[in-house]
Amino acid sequence: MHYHDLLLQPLKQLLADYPWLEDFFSSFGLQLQAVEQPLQQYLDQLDPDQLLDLGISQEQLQQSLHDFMAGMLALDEAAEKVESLTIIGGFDKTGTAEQLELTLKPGEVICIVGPTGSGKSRLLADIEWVAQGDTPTKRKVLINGTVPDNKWRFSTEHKLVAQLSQNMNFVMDLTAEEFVRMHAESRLVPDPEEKVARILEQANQLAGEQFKPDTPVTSLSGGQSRALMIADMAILSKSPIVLIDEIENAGIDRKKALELLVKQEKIILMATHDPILALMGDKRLVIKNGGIAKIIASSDAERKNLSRLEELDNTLLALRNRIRFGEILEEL
Ligand SMILES: Nc1ncnc2c1ncn2[C@@H]1O[C@H](COP(=O)(O)OP(=O)(O)OP(=O)(O)O)[C@@H](O)[C@H]1O
Repeated sequence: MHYHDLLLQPLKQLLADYPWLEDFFSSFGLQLQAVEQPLQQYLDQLDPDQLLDLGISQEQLQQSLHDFMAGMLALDEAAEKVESLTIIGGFDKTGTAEQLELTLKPGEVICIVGPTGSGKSRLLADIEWVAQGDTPTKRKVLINGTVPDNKWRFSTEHKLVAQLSQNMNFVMDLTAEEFVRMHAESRLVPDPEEKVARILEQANQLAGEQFKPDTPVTSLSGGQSRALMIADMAILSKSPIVLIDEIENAGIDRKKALELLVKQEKIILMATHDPILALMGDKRLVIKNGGIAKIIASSDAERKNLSRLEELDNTLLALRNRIRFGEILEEL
């Protein structure tokens, strides 16, 4: 939505969608009411004497509001714009050309596989840096088919890639709900309360064991905190690309986690050697000697094996649980 359209919205609606507007006005000593009056009308009716007392003119206030809102709206636009990501091959470690042009689209899950030291992290870093032949691989990365704007490289607001890291260290003394709310408010998303509720609900669907909104984050189990971070990323992150290190099987529904991210129309890149996750992906890039050696699309025949792999996995999980509860495994 454009700034001018926003000015015509009722304050009630604006405050529900963008609660931080209240902070903007209160920083000038003004108070917004959740009424049907449009923002423009509210601005026009401000008493010039009151503004004088507050040390700001009508023009200055409108200009600051414009700049502030323009910055916010740009964030939204940036998120909407990535429709494709293209990797143009460079050279592997021996200097052999990769000879490929690979286009990834939102909603796709791409697994990255390969031995230690083969160059998986390098590929992810090339994407994150939006490489233009200026990394050791000489790869080039295009966004929407063209050389992208430098904002993807240098602006912290326009992060192309959101990374879900392996370990969550919650040091803050907050409840799960407070943690997510703080996050939602700092991301300046519309209707943060609705987002907070949705994140907590989704996280509980992903986690094996339920937790409550008032559970302190420091008391969440590994699986629960991972589930919370995945739901948080899916619902709040504006970055069009998500990088995930393995979603380990620590009490989290991996299939649902992937589905949740896919639903948000993100491009998902996942470094994994887990056969279940690999088969859930649409494609896997096999990295060898610093280059993308093969691109394998998961076939129907492979996918048919998925349920068998899940059975095997559940069998192992059951054994793990038996160990956990002190059982003897003489009989399987
Ligand atoms: N095409 C390339 N040309 C030159 N150097 C490369 C190339 N690809 C990767 N490298 C370098 O090889 C080293 C190992 O790569 P990288 O760390 O990406 O491996 P990895 O597969 O992620 O390993 P691990 O599984 O151990 O994390 C890095 O120093 C990286 O910069």
